Amino acid sequence: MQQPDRLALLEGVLEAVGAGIIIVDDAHNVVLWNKWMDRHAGRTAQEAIGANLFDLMPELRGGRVEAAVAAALTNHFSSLLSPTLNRAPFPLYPNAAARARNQHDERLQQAIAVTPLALPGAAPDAPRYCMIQLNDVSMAASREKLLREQTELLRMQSFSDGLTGVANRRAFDVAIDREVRRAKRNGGVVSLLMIDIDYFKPYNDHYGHQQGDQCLMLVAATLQALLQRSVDMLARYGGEEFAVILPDNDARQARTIAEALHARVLAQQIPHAFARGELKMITVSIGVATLPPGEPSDPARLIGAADGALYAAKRQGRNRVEAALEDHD
Ligand SMILES: Nc1nc2c(ncn2[C@@H]2O[C@H](COP(=O)(O)OP(=O)(O)OP(=O)(O)O)[C@@H](O)[C@H]2O)c(=O)[nH]1
Repeated sequence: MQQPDRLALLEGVLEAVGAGIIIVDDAHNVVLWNKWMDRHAGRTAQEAIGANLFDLMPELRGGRVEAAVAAALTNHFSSLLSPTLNRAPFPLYPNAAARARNQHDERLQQAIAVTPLALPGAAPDAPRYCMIQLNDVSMAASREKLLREQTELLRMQSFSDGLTGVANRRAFDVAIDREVRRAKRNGGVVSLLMIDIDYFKPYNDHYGHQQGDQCLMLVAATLQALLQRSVDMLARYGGEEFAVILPDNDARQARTIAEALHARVLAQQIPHAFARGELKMITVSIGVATLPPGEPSDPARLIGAADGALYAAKRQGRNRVEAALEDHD
């Protein structure tokens, strides 16, 4: 049987392989440049072979690729250049049109291996070579990016209320615990507002659930717009009840903010013809409580006190702000 021409076969492999292969000698001159490189770098083997790699692609000078080539040629070290650290050091593009646009973010994302080449039987002082393999990992990188974005979205969704977009009950539970502990650690205060829409059941019953939803969204946006500090947290505590955590605000400051929130909702003038009070508009009742410095850090106690104040506001006719008793001293 006739033996295949192994050299021709090897050349065929080099041209067919789905990765870039460059071999440089110890003067960094290109001695091999495969078809894949031709396609993605826009230079033929004829143009590349014999030229210095770093003259062909000057932006590689002084970077990790040059260091890896030096390490391979001088010390026989192999290197893998992680695509996370160095996404696209070689100017390689998916096609000629992208290359012509010359935008860095259109480059192929690259996983690069730099390997010293030991030629079998070569004398110790024989010329040294180094092989640079380039794999296109753009697909994997964009999948990874998509996954990261989806994870972030899921994380956001699991902590925000689907209807109003403000923090949900789960986020509130985590935050109140954190803020109460922080206040205790720093010898500081933390205040809490419980806000409930008045006569929301008749609103829902008469205007319908969808308009009820619209009303909840508008009230949430109105409350949120007034809270300027990034540490303040508005959360949907449940149904038509909201909570606001006010770190570092004492009882007086918290009441001022509660009064402002109360007035701002009223100023929206959302008609509520079926409210049982005198005002035929959407109003809120707000309970205020403060955990003074030196008190045991107990979120349940703070929530209980704010809830009690809210209940008092409801009992006294709604559409008002009431503070927990202990704040009056
Ligand atoms: N549209 C809508 N309604 C909701 C939602 N969650 C809770 N509700 C409604 O909110 C209403 C709450 O009613 P109640 O707890 O009786 O309170 P209220 O009528 O506001 O009375 P007071 O609080 O005492 O002034 C109920 O009719 C619930 O169905 C929601 O996500 N969307």
